[in-house]
Amino acid sequence: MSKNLKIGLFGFGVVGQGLLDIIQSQSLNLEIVKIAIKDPKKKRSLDHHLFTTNHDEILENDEINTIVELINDADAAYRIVTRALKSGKNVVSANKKMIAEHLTELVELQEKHGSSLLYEGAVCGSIPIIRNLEEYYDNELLHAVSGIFNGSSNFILSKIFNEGLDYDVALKQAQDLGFAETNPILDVGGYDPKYKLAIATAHAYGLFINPDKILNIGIQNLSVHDIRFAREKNYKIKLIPTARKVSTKQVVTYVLPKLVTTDDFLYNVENEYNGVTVQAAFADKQFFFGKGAGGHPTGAAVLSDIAALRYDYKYEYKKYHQKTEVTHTGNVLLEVYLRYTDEDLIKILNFDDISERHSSHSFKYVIGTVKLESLIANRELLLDEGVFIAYTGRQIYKEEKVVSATFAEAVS
Ligand SMILES: NC(=O)C1=CN([C@@H]2O[C@H](COP(=O)(O)OP(=O)(O)OC[C@H]3O[C@@H](n4cnc5c(N)ncnc54)[C@H](OP(=O)(O)O)[C@@H]3O)[C@@H](O)[C@H]2O)C=CC1
Ligand SMILES: N[C@@H](CC=O)C(=O)O
Repeated sequence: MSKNLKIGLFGFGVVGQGLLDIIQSQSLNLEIVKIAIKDPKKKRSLDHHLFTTNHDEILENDEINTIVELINDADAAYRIVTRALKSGKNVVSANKKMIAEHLTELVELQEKHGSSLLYEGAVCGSIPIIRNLEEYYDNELLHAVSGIFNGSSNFILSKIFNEGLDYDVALKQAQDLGFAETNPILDVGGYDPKYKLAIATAHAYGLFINPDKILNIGIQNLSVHDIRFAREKNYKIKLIPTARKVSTKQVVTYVLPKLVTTDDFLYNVENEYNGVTVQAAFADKQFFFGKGAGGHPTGAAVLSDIAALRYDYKYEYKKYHQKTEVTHTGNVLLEVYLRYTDEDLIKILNFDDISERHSSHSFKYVIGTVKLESLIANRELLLDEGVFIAYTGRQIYKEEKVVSATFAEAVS
């Protein structure tokens, strides 16, 4: 039987308002009882009696059975969501940072208190990737999940590559359109896609990774040299999170800019659109495409989760509970393009081999293979203004003894 949902909404910004627009345009069996906001002085599109700054008014209201958390503060979101789950209320959240950082505890709370936490809107906006990874794909057969997981950085890169806009102008547009996080370094620095990757990896492989352990390098140091280099070779630069099995028991994860070739599905994913490529044995490549940011696309995913709660849907975290002994490794060689100024960086990174070198007065780069572990260890140096790194798409796993022929093909 479908439940009558009485909703307590936290946050009435881009996504909260987007959700309300959708709810108002449909006749749905649900009611928003109260909305928590931060600033009581802001003008609102609804009667002011509906709003509160007192979280207890929602969390201690027994009439409310569903919490929808859409605020821009991960710490406050953690407090709201954990309190709600402990009191047996079901929760929908779009806060990827909060979810990625506390996933183990959030799963335990759901199990202990019989509540459900759904978060499709937290990963790639409107694309239904979490339920697909959770329900459809078998861990054993899933080779890789990667794609464009951040609308803002993709919007910026599209504007730079297709319209010749300056980086700062494009970023300002992404902010004005409501795509960017409150602190946009989360987007352009690759943190937001890293949180999304951590969540996707949990549902893909049952592997819960502390996001601090995932390398993220963003697009903030992109220069005219990198843009010209990519254009001359017919590449586009995209910010790509990747989770890939390199053996039956090991998964690598990283977020790096990538030189994307014209034959890649992701080449034509532009603006705030996201794309997720899933590579599975036998099914081969599959591609999900849709808007990854914005009030209505994200509101649509949030509403889908709310609707699923009507029928008591829960993520079962089956792959996590099966204890498949899949582990996280950095023991892989990645082929990268690296623009740099200081020759010492090349020595420090300890390239396995260098296939191309260019050096002129204002532009030096190498293309070569380097250990992911070395990139992780030297991340601070890679964030230097004079450095830009992009993955070419070639990855080599070195421990031949555990690499089967099938995997060697899958990872090449
Ligand atoms: N924007 C997007 O395209 C997407 C965003 N998300 C995620 O959704 C969430 C919301 O994002 P977005 O709507 O863009 O954010 P906004 O900045 O547009 O809105 C944030 C809302 O949260 C409220 N708020 C902040 N702190 C508190 C608090 N302590 N208690 C109650 N309310 C609070 C603000 O109140 P006030 O109105 O008073 O300022 C505001 O209404 C974030 O986690 C974001 O990462 C996910 C996918 C896409
Ligand atoms: N800031 C995020 C919003 C959606 O998750 C993005 O740009 O993708």
